[in-house]
Amino acid sequence: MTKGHGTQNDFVLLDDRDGELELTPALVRQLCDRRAGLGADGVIRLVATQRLGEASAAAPGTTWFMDYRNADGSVAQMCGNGVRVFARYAHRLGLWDPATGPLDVGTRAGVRTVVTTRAESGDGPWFTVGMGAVVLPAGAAALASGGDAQVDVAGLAVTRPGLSVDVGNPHTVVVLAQESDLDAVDLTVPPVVEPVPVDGTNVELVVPLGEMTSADGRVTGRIRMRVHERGVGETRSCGTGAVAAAAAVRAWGGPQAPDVWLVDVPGGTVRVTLHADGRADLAGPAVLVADATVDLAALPA
Ligand SMILES: N[C@@H](CCC[C@H](N)C(=O)O)C(=O)O
Repeated sequence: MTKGHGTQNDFVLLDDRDGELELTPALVRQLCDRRAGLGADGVIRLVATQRLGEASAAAPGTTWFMDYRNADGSVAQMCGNGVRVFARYAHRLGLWDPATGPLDVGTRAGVRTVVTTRAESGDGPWFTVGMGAVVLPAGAAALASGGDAQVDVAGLAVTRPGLSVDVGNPHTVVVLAQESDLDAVDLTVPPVVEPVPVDGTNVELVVPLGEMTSADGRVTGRIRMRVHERGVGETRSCGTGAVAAAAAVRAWGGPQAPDVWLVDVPGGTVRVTLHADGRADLAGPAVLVADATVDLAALPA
């Protein structure tokens, strides 16, 4: 296995290019166990798309597929930080050369295209992922009232409105007025979302920090975010969550709001670009920190 992370959203990466590994929910939980296993927010299995069964239909034309599992063993459609780390891993394995062009990664949410890009900070090479369509609830009513859901978050005195955002996987974004509110939140307790999303949801808590204008006149927004991930708990970053948060804050901001957003998370900063056609790009670092061999017999029961 290889251990990697994207803004400290960390993963166990497995090279199963021939599709021989039986990655059961129990094995995922054992690998992700931070005390008796390796420790991670999720497992990323690199597998040849043609070796997959029905999942390969979501990723036509791709050679490699990111099979993503949450730490609790559940399957997730997409992981924005994970795709960047997957690309760096594919490079390390000699399966992708960025000099020859983009990498098309198969995921359960469709094809995600990765290129290397300008870094915003000094945390190694950055990658941009084409994240596909970002889907907000139809109609202005949900936006005017702050959202289409109610979210009860431990540490906050009152229930807050939340906005459902689909980035290939489900998110509910809650905006808070002040950073002290964000600091007060207790995400060891899962937020309660009403109506209850049938497939669960990731919950992002965000505070808009303002906008800045660069010398060439480009405006960039900045937000701070904490996240409670479906199937994991609080993590130090979530790429699809950052995209959902930027899309929600821009929708609340109206037509004058910027298209480019820096999203500060506990594990670093990622950059989200929202396009006029409803698609988004996510840029950020991807780091590989260790290669190891796992003694399966020694993993927790
Ligand atoms: N951390 C990931 C998202 C991983 C999946 C998520 N927990 C879900 O169940 O949808 C990201 O960077 O996007």
